[in-house]
Amino acid sequence: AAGADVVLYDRDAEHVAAISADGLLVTDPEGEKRSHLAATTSIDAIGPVDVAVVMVDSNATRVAAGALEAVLGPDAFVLTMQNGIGNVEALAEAFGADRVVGGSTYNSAARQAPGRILHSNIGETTIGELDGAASDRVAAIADLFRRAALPIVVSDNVLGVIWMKFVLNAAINPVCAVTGLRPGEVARTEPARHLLESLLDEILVVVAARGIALPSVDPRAEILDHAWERYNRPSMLQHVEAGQRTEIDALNGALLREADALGIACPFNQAIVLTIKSLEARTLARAASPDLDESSLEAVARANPRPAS
Ligand SMILES: NC(=O)C1=CN([C@@H]2O[C@H](COP(=O)(O)OP(=O)(O)OC[C@H]3O[C@@H](n4cnc5c(N)ncnc54)[C@H](OP(=O)(O)O)[C@@H]3O)[C@@H](O)[C@H]2O)C=CC1
Ligand SMILES: CC(C)(CO)C(=O)C(=O)O
Repeated sequence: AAGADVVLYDRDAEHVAAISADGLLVTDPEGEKRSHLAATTSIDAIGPVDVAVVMVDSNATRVAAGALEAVLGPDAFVLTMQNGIGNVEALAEAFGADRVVGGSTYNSAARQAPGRILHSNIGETTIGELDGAASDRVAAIADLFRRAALPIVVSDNVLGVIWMKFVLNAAINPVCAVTGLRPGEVARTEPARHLLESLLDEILVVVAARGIALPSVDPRAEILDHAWERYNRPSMLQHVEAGQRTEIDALNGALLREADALGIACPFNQAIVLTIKSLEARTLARAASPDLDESSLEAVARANPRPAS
């Protein structure tokens, strides 16, 4: 609808086959829309492109950057609207900072079936040059979004916008993931709210020490208001419930790396990272031995004494 040539790349062959056969069916609060777009599992079949929008899981950003190298045209750039910290940095390392445009989005979407996407919340998207300058290429992408009826803002502080969403995701998502509570329930459940506020306060100390200008006069209140008002299933809760790897390394894991460099202790964030990583390990352990045989495992354990720690 926006008049651009778009090619979708996904490594899921079933999803790509469904899109190629019947188009991509997107259901949003306004209804259903089927778009007939080119889709492929073979990145070599694409390109050269003017813009590559990177929206893989943040654990895969470096791998995706490696694959994209051959696809970018001479003046091409990459746009990321992924959650977390480290995606812009990984892409800038791969392509040079001048070939990266940053962004963040409050749209929510999930794949329902091959070729079918539920766009559950139409939220605002923000993009901008990393150095805050105005540019024709960012204006052109913003124009494309608007022509496709997606709300978008161009910011001169896109890194602050990315960090603001990072703070929100790092404070709320892991609490929902470990408790199974929705954000609004966390906000109204004293121990869970205490955990959320403790994570948030540590995060805000690191953000301030890092000198990040968050685009909010009161980020603490804004994030607590967000939790109070929302009953969605944050992505980390969805990932834990589906037995998938989470984005903890780009959220509270990234926070710990920043805190470490600044010499700031973040015990609540450290504990939540260990907890989420333990839940991820549980998924792998249960996949390896779905029928856990307690007595034979204990016999093997007794026969192999615990290594000295
Ligand atoms: N969904 C949402 O509502 C929102 C998501 N975001 C952010 O956008 C990003 C994507 O989110 P979402 O789509 O929900 O995440 P999903 O986990 O649903 O999808 C991630 C995609 O990345 C693919 N992928 C993973 N590893 C690789 C790889 N090595 N090479 C190629 N593709 C790979 C996955 O493929 P496979 O399935 O085969 O593993 C999958 O198609 C994340 O950073 C997320 O935080 C931001 C705002 C909202
Ligand atoms: C939907 C939203 C904004 C917050 O819950 C999100 O980014 C996520 O779930 O990771």
